[in-house]
Formats: sequence, structure tokens, C-alpha cells
Amino acid sequence: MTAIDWDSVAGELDAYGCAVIPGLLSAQDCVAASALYERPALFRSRVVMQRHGFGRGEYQYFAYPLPAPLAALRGALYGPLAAIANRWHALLRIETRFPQRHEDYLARCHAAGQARPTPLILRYREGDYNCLHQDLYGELVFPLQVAVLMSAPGLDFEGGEFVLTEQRPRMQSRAEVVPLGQGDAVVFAVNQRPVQGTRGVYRVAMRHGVSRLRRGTRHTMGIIFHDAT
Ligand SMILES: O=C(O)CCC(=O)C(=O)O
Ligand SMILES: [Fe+2]
Repeated sequence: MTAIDWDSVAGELDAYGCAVIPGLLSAQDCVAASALYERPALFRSRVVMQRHGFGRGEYQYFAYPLPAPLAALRGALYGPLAAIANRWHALLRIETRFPQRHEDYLARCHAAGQARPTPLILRYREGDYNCLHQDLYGELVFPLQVAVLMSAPGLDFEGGEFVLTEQRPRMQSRAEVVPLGQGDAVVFAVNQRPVQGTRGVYRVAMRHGVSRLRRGTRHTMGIIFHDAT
């Protein structure tokens, strides 16, 4: 994993509700990680999106124990993100604070009955898309998550842009398209983020999804920090 400019990540998250980490994974890591999708024994469940009205395409949630590189990545990203999450909660006047270590946060999730792993790989083919959604899996919510693009845009696929919308109170929604290259990660708000207004901080609801794939195959790795009921 390359060194991450966390000041820049925090600044982009504060301003836009999302931030890019360029080159989080190498092309080689991406190809290896995408290949995991074909190993069903690594996963606890598979979801065909059109069956649930979630869009078109499919994904699989990893089982515990996670593959070691993924477990390490999830643990390493958590700490700096917890600092941002705690600052956001203070701004939003939400009482919950997050421990510094991911294992302590997971212990909290597991004690609350959220014990199933949430990291996943998504696979889109031509015509597939992911409807705008929020990855909430129970009462406990870690407010930031990460998605890593593992395929090469323009080469492996076309279309299939990562999109975010934000719903501001009593205002029209704003959309954001996040351009990603292979191995780039996007960090984004799971459900809401603080925005500085003229009369204090207000909450903006965020959703994310993926626009229709025009061609090829696109794999993403999703890293969610709370576990699921
Ligand atoms: O495929 C994507 O870029 C988005 C995946 C997603 O919804 C997630 O990681 O939670
Ligand atoms: Fe998602």
C-alpha cells in the first residue's frame, strides 16, 4: 500500500463528501483481487441485484476470515478514517465516538449482534448498474466507507461511473461523478455528512451507485467498516 495523504483525504471529504486515494492498489493487486470473485468458498453470500431491485449485476460478501491482504487493508484504513468520523460526529452533535483500532470497533458491532462481514466484490457486465443506495446493515454505522476500482476503465470496460448524490434539506439534490482509474479508491460518506452553512452545521444525506456499463466487465472491492446483522 502506498502512503496516503490523509490531510488531502480529510479536506476533500469535508468539502465534497468524497475523496479519491489514487493508486491504493497496484494493477497486479487488482487483477489478483478480481480473480477472488471466482472462488465461492471465500464468500458467505451472493446477491443478484436484479432480484432485489438493486440494479443489475451481482456481488458477493466475503466470509470471515477475510483474505489476509483485505483484512490488513481494512484495518489500516480504519484508524485515520475514525479520526475523521469522530470529528464529523462532533460537528453533527452525534454522541457516538469510534475507537482507534478496528478490532475494538468490530467487538462493539459483534456485541450488538452485527457479526457478519460486509467487505464485498461487485461484478458488473454490459448493461449492469447499481441503483443509488446506502450501505446500512444495522443500528451501528461507521460513517465512511471505501470502494476500490479493480478494473481498468477504457480497457476492461466503458461507462460504469461511480456516482454520488447529496440531498440537502429543502433543496434539490446535487450529483457528483467520481473519475477513478484502476487501483484508485474512493472514500465517501455512508449516510450523512456535515456541511457548514451560514447558520451552523447541517446534515446532508448521501447515496452512491454506479451508472450503466456500456461495455466490458467491471470489478470493485467495497470496504465497509461496520459488520452486518
Ligand atoms: O461498484 C461500485 O463502484 C460501488 C460499489 C458499492 O456500492 C459499494 O462498494 O458499496
Ligand atoms: Fe454500496
